[in-house]
Amino acid sequence: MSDQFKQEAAERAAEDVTEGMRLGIGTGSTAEFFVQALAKRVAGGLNIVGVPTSERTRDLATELGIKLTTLDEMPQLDLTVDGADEFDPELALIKGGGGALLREKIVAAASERMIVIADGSKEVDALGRFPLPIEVVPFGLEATRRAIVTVLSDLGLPDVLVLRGGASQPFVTDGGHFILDAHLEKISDVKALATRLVAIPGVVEHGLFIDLATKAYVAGTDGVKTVLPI
Ligand SMILES: O=C(CO)[C@H](O)[C@H](O)COP(=O)(O)O
Repeated sequence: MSDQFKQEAAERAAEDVTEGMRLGIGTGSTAEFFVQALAKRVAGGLNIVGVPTSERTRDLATELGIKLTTLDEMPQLDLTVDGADEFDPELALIKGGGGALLREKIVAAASERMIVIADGSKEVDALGRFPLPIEVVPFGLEATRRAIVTVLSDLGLPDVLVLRGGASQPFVTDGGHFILDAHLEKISDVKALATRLVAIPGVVEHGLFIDLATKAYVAGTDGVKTVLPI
């Protein structure tokens, strides 16, 4: 069922793509439905250029005949369409479940608008049930981990950090970094946490996307609803 909802949200977002758009293309299972829907429109004659947010998305989009470029060639984008692991009423997001948060955030920040596509299970009152991905440099991992723990303790949050993939075979991002997943349950002050995390030298980026999403298409049993930030 969730796959069907993801597909419905993705297909709705594909309808918003117009001729000549410079488009950021997200990563994950919902974004893959979007790539498929977009490819159908491209096959029907729509002319757009995309910037993929991961190697995985690049491979799929290339295979399906979508014209791609890089953010260096095309540094300003009209629209990014991407999935999310959670979104709150302000359309603050947790992203990075698929490990692509760094490129996803760079691409979203370079876009005039960002549409989130999701099934209804991603909608929450407060972020944090989904573990927050924190992308870190492998060098000095333990020192960075301790610095993150200090921040979490200062903010009254649980300090449970899990190295994605485990110590013997850590997950490596497209940028060559590791991910620490922070199990926070409920983040009361999203902005304070974001500010403190980026100030840690070994932290490359975190999965909190604040003031980036401009609209969400959320699919459920009642169809696809449009959510705007409150
Ligand atoms: O942030 C992401 C990848 O880094 C994805 O957008 C997020 O994990 C949602 O994935 P899915 O659409 O598979 O549920």
